[in-house]
Amino acid sequence: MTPDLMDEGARALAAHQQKLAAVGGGSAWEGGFGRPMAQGVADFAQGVALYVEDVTVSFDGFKALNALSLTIGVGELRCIIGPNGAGKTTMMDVITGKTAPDQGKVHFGSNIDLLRLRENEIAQIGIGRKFQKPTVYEELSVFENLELALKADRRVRASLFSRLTGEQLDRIGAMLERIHLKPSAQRLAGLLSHGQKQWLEIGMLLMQDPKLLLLDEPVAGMTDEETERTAELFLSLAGEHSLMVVEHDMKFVDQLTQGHRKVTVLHEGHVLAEGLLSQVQNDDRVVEVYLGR
Ligand SMILES: Nc1ncnc2c1ncn2[C@@H]1O[C@H](COP(=O)(O)OP(=O)(O)OP(=O)(O)O)[C@@H](O)[C@H]1O
Repeated sequence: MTPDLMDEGARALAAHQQKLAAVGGGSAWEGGFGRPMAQGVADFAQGVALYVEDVTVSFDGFKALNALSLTIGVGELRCIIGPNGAGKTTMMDVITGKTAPDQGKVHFGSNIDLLRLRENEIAQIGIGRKFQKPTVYEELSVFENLELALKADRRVRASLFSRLTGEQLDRIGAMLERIHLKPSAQRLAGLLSHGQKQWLEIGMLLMQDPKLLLLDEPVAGMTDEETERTAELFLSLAGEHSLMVVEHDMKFVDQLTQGHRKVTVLHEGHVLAEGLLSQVQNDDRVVEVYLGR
């Protein structure tokens, strides 16, 4: 390579890194930089990924969560359904450290008390959260978004300014395939469809290899085809990760549960029913407060 070409390459690399650094310092993506090192490693030997017991959250005397208890197994894909105001978002806020409960226990694995950790520490130990609205860096390419997410993971000890290793390039390549965005790798994220932005953000979360993923209405606003591909993606993640999916779209819930996975119905801050979709759909109490509406 001639010195000119080497200079050009170095300039392009520096410009690329500055571009990532410019957005990396911001707060557009909650899994971003400035997180502390891991606080601990969860023990999943008992087969439990998340343990919520008797959790109550009050807002000015109103109980958004009322003695809520539920357990998510390691590798389980659990759909949570329930009417507006049932407490689904508040439950995710408690798990991710955004809201402190008045009482109760929330454990990650058998050993980590999540109520003692801050929001950023909870993200660091392997709990990823996807909000309903997609949050990606619109001014960066799809590839750069995944690169940023990878480098934000302190465990890989990559600085924003280090070149990607072959292994990291392979990981990004595999993720692009997994989230159906390989042909769009160099497109600006801002130009993607709503569904593609959702997949990209899920891919960004996955770059940090979370053990538990909380997903809030992930297919709201997606086309039927995008919804179906999202179901395939989540099914491919189950086993490897534990997933909690809050969703109102019953067709999607049916695609995810495949006739054999449990769903949990929340109502007025506690579990109204739990079982196969076909069972809860025939539960008079569930029909009355939710499905029959
Ligand atoms: N910060 C708050 N202050 C006061 N009340 C709140 C607050 N956050 C939630 N609530 C109330 O708590 C209840 C549960 O709300 P939450 O958002 O958790 O329900 P949800 O099941 O996620 O509903 P949706 O399906 O509409 O998203 C609602 O009645 C809501 O108005």
